[in-house]
Amino acid sequence: MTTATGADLAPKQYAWEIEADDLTVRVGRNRMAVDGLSLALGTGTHGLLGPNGAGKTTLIRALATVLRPAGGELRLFGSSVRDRADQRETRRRIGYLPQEFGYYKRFTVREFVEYMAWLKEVPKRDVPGAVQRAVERVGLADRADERMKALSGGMVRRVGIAQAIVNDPAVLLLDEPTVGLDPAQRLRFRELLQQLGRDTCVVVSTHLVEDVAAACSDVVLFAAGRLVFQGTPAELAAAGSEDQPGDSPLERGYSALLDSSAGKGAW
Ligand SMILES: Nc1ncnc2c1ncn2[C@@H]1O[C@H](COP(=O)(O)OP(=O)(O)OP(=O)(O)O)[C@@H](O)[C@H]1O
Repeated sequence: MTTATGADLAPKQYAWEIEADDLTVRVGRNRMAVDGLSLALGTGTHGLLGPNGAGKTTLIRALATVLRPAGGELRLFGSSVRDRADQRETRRRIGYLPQEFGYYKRFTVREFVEYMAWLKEVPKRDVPGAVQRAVERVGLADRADERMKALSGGMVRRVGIAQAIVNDPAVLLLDEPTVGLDPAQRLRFRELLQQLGRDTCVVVSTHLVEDVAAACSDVVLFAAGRLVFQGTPAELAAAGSEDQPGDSPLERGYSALLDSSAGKGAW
């Protein structure tokens, strides 16, 4: 059990965990991969969908405070990221699984997740319990003392999820977490996403529309750096029609909305 601090018990001072207002984020020399995004996200599991190159990874990196906004406003937990020279306090409350994450191959699973807990400034006495709980939640308790280099790609991905949740984050950012998971693990992971979304603001980028249908309370559809649609999975499905490409109502809704957006003609 982690021990609640005074700050944890205090009432929330903000309406939304994440608020973007006309946000722009630059990549490379002069490309705006996020280009005028306004969005508010609170507790729930938000599925971030969009075609290749839409800007999903760039947006998640900005939310993780890895990239600084070029323009507009980004507020996390009610405070502008611009107002903080030191992002440590914000980062303590964020969990982040990048698309590709680095780790020391000689670490055991437990050592690696402990190390990440330490980086997130989890109080020392809470670390063993927090690590055990995170490892159990991704179904790796029986592999916890194996070295990272002995794990399969899907297991490494699950360790990545464990390190992202070890600090009980209020905002959890997962960039394509289901890549490499086998079907059984994907089903378990969707359940975990649903559980986490009950008291956490989870943003999960995925290419799998079925992940969104099964696990997300709402969908954020993103193309060419802009918001195309935000609504429930049922509303996304309702946007489609039989003549749109796609194997399911959600895929047809996705195609219909992208067709009518600036992403038209994109692969
Ligand atoms: N360092 C960079 N320099 C120049 N362009 C970049 C850089 N990083 C990303 N981009 C471009 O920015 C756009 C958005 O990229 P991003 O990786 O955020 O998209 P994505 O939606 O995550 O794509 P995918 O679904 O393929 O992972 C793309 O057109 C990409 O080519």
